[in-house]
Amino acid sequence: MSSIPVFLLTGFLGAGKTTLLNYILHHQTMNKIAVIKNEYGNGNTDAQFLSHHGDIHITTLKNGCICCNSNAELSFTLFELLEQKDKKLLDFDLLIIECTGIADPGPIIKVFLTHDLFSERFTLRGVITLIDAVNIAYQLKHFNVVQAQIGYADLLLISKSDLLSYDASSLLTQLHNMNQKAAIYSIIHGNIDLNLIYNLDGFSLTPPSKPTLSFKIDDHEDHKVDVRSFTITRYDPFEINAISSLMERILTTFNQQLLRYKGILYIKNHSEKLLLQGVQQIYNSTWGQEWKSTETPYSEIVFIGIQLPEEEFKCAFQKL
Ligand SMILES: Nc1nc2c(ncn2[C@@H]2O[C@H](COP(=O)(O)OP(=O)(O)OP(=O)(O)O)[C@@H](O)[C@H]2O)c(=O)[nH]1
Repeated sequence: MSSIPVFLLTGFLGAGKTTLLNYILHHQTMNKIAVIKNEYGNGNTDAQFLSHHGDIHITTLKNGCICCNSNAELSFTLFELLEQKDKKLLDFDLLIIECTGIADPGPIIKVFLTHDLFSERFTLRGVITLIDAVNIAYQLKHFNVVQAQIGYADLLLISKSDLLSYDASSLLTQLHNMNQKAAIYSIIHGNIDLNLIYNLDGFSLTPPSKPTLSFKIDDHEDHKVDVRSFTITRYDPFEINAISSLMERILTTFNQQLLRYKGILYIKNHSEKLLLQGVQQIYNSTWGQEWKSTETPYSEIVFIGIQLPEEEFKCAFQKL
């Protein structure tokens, strides 16, 4: 049985999540999509914006935010969707979850990575975070959850750039500094090449690809935010035991601060690449393809987290 791809739409209140979802539902041609829409204190208003998509199954969750009500409502809905699909009462081959604007994606991601049934039947393919170009500076300053939404993202979409009166390059730099793993694009009214979404594969153990920026990044640094990302690169091979214990030490010491990390490792006496990735303490690694004779083996890991000591990390990896 093939597993069902899942995409998570996040972003602060009013960032453009529903607008993007509408665009996807209107323009997709290949998939039968089920939607879980989490509303917080909106009554039925929000769902009305999607009501014209008659053939798409939309479940609205209204008992609070799915990231903080112990995921019970989300789990129940996922069970129900699977049951209906198995009984052929419902036909869908792709699931999109629109979170509330105040949701921390971390606990929702965990549901898909740790639950036996859900991790088997669903494949979390990507976290897509909408950034409100007009209000992001204020939101970053006042709402920590916005930082988490950016830190967990595989794709950062800047909405409302049509309303911008300032040069967006410093915003791009800031976002890139917070999450070097995510590609960043600007969209207007949700208008996007859907392949950018469908091609996401943020949680699989494939070698990390370099993010594609659709903007020029300048050298401006912004230190006001706590979520930052950095990349560690090294050309000497690691001893497998040494790198394993360093990773364990990092996971234990920085368990409250790590959001995501993903990398490819060059291991001594192994011809294959070691691929690793993790979300908080949920850590996965597997042997990938062999290094080709034309390749220069190297290790590269991107860490995204809250106030992670970059220099300490770099030092620890270089010293091994
Ligand atoms: N000018 C402009 N307006 C936009 C754009 N994207 C979204 N909007 C408008 O911004 C408002 C909020 O958009 P929504 O899609 O409802 O935002 P949301 O993230 O779903 O909002 P919540 O459900 O409150 O979290 C709406 O009035 C949209 O029409 C854009 O790119 N440009």
